[in-house]
Amino acid sequence: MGNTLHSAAPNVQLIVTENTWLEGKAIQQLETTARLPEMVRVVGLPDLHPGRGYPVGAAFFTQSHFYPALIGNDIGCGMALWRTDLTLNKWSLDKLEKRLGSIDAPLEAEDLPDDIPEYFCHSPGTIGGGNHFAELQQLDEIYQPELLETWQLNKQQLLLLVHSGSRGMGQMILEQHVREHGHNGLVASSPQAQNYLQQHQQALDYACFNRQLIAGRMLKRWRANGEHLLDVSHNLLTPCTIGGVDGWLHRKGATPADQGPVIIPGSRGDYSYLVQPLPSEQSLFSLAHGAGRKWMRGECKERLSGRYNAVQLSRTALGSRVICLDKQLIFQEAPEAYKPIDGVMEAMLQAGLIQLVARLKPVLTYKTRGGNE
Ligand SMILES: Nc1nc2c(ncn2[C@@H]2O[C@H](COP(=O)(O)O)[C@@H](O)[C@H]2O)c(=O)[nH]1
Ligand SMILES: [Mn+2]
Repeated sequence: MGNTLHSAAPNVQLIVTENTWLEGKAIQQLETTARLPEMVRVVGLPDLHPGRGYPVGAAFFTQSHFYPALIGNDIGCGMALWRTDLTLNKWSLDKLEKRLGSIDAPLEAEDLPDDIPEYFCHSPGTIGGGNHFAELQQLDEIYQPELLETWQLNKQQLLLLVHSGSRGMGQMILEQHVREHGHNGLVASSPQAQNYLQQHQQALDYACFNRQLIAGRMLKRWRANGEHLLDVSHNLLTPCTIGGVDGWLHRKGATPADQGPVIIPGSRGDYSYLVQPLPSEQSLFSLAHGAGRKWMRGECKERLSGRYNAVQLSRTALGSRVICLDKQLIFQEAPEAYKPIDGVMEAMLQAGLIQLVARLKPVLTYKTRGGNE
């Protein structure tokens, strides 16, 4: 692994190249977090960026204690991918957009299976705000055909990528934890820790189920079929052994490298990559979960409004289309607000953490039909 850097703190490593865009604030947050009691090792991935108190794009390994506040409020947020039988030969972007309509309103009880747990009830079938999205994508470059043959993928068929989390459920769990314990960690063997782990598992299950609801309702609108290919969460806590030590692996915007193929998205105007992880203890069995933000939400409109209006932002340089009637959000989520994905991939390739399988390009990105000045 030729490409990791130790930061000023001995237990902090960064997976970067000399070209990786890293904000000082993110490194500061990483080093502060590395000083928490019982923290053994911390890894900053190439999509590292500042978060609310703790950085995003990082993995943290602790012994005997764990920190729910580090996982944050969107427990179980992740990426799920479907092969569809939609093709651009038969479907124009206009038709795809029109048939989809709005999927902003939660599904009604009669649209949900009867036998689901009662906690599967937080705005079911909705994506949520911020950088959550659902996107049709198309295979653009193939590097390793074997996996694509197994999945029966070809360049004609569109893929559906859904990025969403546990909606209000994760927020509720985090708020309860902070009310009772502040940002302190929990002793892993304590009843309080067991209670958190149970709630955390419910949130992981709900987030995964909700991604299926989202894909299901979209495919239904297009009268299309979908084959589920993968579902990988990037905000989660797992028991893990690192260097012979049993402990707890916190992933905050970090994609597991030990669960098979994963997708690493760029932005609505950049490529996404399907990759085969090469699991490595050195990276705490984790990969970047995206490109990572470059600009703060609050600065995007000011930086971009002289160059583009909201209508122009609904088309991208890759020829794709964006459904986002929220005029603040469409600026906040502009491709320019994110790091270029190729630099992120390069850092992981140089570190020997991934093999590229395919490059995908966006076709139609759904954010919201809700208007907001
Ligand atoms: N293909 C797309 N990728 C996107 C879009 N919006 C954001 N992103 C990428 O996803 C990650 C998710 O970050 P998270 O911290 O919210 O989990 C982000 O870093 C971007 O790289 C999009 O519309 N399409
Ligand atoms: Mn996420």
